[in-house]
Amino acid sequence: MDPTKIVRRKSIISDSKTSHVHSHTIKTPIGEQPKVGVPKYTRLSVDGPIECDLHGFQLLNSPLFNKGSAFTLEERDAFGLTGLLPPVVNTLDEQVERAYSQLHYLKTPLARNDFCTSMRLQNKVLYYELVRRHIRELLPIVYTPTEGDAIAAYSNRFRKPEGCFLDITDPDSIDERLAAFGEAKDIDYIVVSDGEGILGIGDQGVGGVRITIAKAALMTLCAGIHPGRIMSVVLDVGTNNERLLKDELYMGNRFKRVRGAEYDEFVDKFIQAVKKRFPSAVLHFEDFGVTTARPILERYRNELPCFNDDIQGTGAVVMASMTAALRLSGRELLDSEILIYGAGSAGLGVADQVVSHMVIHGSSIENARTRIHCMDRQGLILDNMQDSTSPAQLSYADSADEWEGVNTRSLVEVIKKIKPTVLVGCSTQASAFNEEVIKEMYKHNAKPIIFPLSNPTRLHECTPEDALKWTDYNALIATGSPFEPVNGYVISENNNCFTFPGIGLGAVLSRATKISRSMISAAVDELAAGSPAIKHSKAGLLAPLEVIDETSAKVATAVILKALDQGLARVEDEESPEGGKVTVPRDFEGCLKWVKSQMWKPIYRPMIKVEHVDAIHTHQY
Ligand SMILES: NC(=O)c1ccc[n+]([C@@H]2O[C@H](COP(=O)([O-])OP(=O)(O)OC[C@H]3O[C@@H](n4cnc5c(N)ncnc54)[C@H](O)[C@@H]3O)[C@@H](O)[C@H]2O)c1
Ligand SMILES: O=C(O)C[C@H](O)C(=O)O
Ligand SMILES: [Mn+2]
Repeated sequence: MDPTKIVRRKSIISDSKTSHVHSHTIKTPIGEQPKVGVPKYTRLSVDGPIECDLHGFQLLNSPLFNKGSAFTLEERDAFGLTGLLPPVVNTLDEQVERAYSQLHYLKTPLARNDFCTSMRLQNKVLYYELVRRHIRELLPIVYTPTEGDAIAAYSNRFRKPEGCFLDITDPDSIDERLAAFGEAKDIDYIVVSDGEGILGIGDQGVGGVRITIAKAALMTLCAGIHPGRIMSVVLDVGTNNERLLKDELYMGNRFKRVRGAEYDEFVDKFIQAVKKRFPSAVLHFEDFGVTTARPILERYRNELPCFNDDIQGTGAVVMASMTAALRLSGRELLDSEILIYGAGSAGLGVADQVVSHMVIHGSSIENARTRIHCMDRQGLILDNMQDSTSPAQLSYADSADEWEGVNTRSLVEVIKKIKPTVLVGCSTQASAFNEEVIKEMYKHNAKPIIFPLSNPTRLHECTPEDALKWTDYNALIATGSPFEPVNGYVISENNNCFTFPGIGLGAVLSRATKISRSMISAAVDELAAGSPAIKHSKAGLLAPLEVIDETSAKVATAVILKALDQGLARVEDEESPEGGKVTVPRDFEGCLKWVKSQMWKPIYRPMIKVEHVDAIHTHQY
């Protein structure tokens, strides 16, 4: 960059004594702020230079702005960094290479996870570029499955806080705690958990904050949500995890989970505070417990743009893989029988999504429901189990009369009678799909569709290798965690990371008033349409991780077009950052191009020193 430019701009700003003067045009994407009035994050524009009033150590310690050894000589001069850095100026490529080789000195996945966490807290651009370039290798480090171990060890490995901590003993402070992250137009996306149902490892108390951080990081990595406009929140309502309650280092509230009215009021206060403080933010619920996830979603789904990732994100990715697998096996969705093993948040989310999809494709709700069969701890869910099952489970109950004399606790016996086309595992029961089970599926299907989804890896109901071996390599498999290919068959990860980023981005960019079932179905169809297995049977049911940003952009486009179609989008009521109203192209390709132009990318942008930017300096800086 031409150093004189910096000086000139600097003098313009300091002469005017205001932060609102721009001597250049910064193109701000929709996720960021208009120039005047709410200047907050304008300096983080995607295309233009960043205005920054930080200096010296303050700047080096601000992960959103820090470039480390990549600060140019002119920037070092302007920002008081010259004596704080060795003389060589590195490129981002060189930094990524160095970081990647440092990572490889570390031998365990958890040590690598720690390294990546530090990197995220030091330099966001470098972190996201490092993970993006090595996504297949590093996603399992920063996300499922390693993140599960990091969560379980949260209080022991803790170094630096990330996220927002809301405490049930102090409900009146919710707004004050959220305020540290900004005001109305500062936040696009919030991930929240109460830590009760983390992956398949259950109650992790305050450590659940890390799943919200991991999911938020994926929103940036896979969907280009600006890393400074996203928030991770944990609701600390206690924990029932005895190990944590006894652990001297445990950092959360050391009492049993608060339940009932007090819990509901706390959640409600949080929701109302979000609606007031961040009215355009999309809220993502993650890893709530099996008894709270669904009621919370039902209570708020029409009140603000929100979705539950375990229910809807999982339902959507499974439905998309199922669509692709059915096509490969020559079966029709409406003629299929689906057996869901483990009818908790994820299992019932899958069931709901299948019903919703069947209805969209011409079935009645009643007929669709009879095609779905659920098993849980008590065996097959039957209509005489009112006392032991939830209303949501009961809506998929089979008739007890028809099952008289059959051992409905035995998965094999249930498969014998139903002859399901698809078997989905969300039970957290490792090895539940044993050889007998898989072979029984194979008896009834030339290409059985088998999705063991329980995370982390060790809890999968079967391994892809076994399922393929036991079916002479005919099973169509997708898993919950990453697996290596088996005999040339790519194993798709049926993880909700293929859906929540695109659904979330679509809801953010359309400024959706709510996230409707049709918006989620549009995401499913788009994801299924991109299945590589349709062209090559060994290629995997979902598009590969390497193109996940492209996949998310397409999913977001489908979601936006549906939101506009249903009158649920507010984006065209808004002022565009360049002035005038925003107009979203209605054709898919045009809209996709617009979506991509809004996505944040991990590149270094030139930085301009200004005296003062009227923006809050949250921890995120
Ligand atoms: N791949 C993905 O994207 C994805 C998404 C969400 C959840 N998951 C995984 O799915 C699993 C379940 O998650 P969840 O959020 O639904 O949890 P959950 O606790 O809501 O559901 C688990 C269900 O399994 C049932 N179960 C327990 N033991 C059983 C048994 N022996 N037989 C049958 N059912 C049994 C439980 O009663 C419960 O209803 C976890 O391992 C989670 O990591 C994967
Ligand atoms: O976090 C994941 O990897 C997927 C899912 O949300 C889960 O809870 O297992
Ligand atoms: Mn989850």
